[in-house]
Amino acid sequence: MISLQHVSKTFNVGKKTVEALKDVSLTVQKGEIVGVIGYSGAGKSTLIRCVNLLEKPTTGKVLINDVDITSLNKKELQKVRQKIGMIFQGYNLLKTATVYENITIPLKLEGVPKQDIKKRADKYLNIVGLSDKHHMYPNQLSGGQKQRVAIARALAHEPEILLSDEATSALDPNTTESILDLLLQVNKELGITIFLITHELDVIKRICDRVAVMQNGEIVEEGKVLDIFSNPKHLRTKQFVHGESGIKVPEHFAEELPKRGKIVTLTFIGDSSKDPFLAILAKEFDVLPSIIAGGIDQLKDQSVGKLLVHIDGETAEVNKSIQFLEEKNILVEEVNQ
Ligand SMILES: Nc1ncnc2c1ncn2[C@@H]1O[C@H](COP(=O)(O)OP(=O)(O)OP(=O)(O)O)[C@@H](O)[C@H]1O
Repeated sequence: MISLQHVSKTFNVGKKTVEALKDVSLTVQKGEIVGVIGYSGAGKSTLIRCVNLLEKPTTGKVLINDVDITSLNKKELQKVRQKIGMIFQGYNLLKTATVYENITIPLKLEGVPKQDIKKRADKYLNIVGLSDKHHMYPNQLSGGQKQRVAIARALAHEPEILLSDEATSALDPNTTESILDLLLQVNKELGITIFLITHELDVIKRICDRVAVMQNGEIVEEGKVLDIFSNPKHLRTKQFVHGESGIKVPEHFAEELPKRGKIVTLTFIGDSSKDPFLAILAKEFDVLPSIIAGGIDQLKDQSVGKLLVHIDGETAEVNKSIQFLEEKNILVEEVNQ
């Protein structure tokens, strides 16, 4: 388990001070996949580097399995760090070493018995699907393959926690997907807790259980991915979920829509999207719903459907129909044009 408690980090640059983290608290339970999303400069890298004390917090505590690692001596800290693997956007592989050596050299340095080194290298190269690449050099591999080597290298230390610092940011969408699948597999089959930072919403959507949104060194919103997706509260979260310009009715539509009625977004979670609610509305109430736009977000365990709908009708009937939808646990939000 990772627990960051009131962590602040200040950098002094010349006469200036930069507050990279301001009183950040966040817990990652054992076995979870938790992601931090934010724009550039939000403080994500500083935060993840505080987890293994690559960056020492100015104030606050970092607990790993209930031990405050900010108070440990060098030797004790080294031991805790062995439980924490890390992967990076730039892979950080040794260019002059083969795939196999990239995994075995750090194990030798850690003092892992010789007979175990080969076993572990074989095992984890097999898990990441690179058993046939032992003797290749990093520059003979694709970006995705390099990241797989980096993941195998991290796993070979048999960590409890894997930190991922923008691990898929340099990869194309298909390769990103395959690396995310691998991280899911590592979490599920090896029980490794994953804490990641990213600026890509898709990463959060596909593999995270919980997400924290960062802005200017602070966590502005945090929760289960499903809750954040279906009902984002903070402006920054809305920008990630709905895009910079928010939910908008396309101009040509806005001109043609009847002036009466309401434009609403309807959010459906999981199975509720299967019922023909708009047909029911038209049948049960004196309203005419028409779909302006829509889409489905596939999250790790569930899907969230969103529809932008114009409900035409007299105000009282429209309001009744909205109440009906809310009673069916559909989230209804009015869109102001
Ligand atoms: N070593 C450092 N010295 C001085 N300032 C730093 C240092 N590291 C980070 N900062 C500053 O702290 C703030 C947060 O940076 P950080 O790299 O953590 O953000 P980020 O969200 O990871 O951004 P990016 O995605 O661009 O890496 C920025 O203003 C940055 O300039």
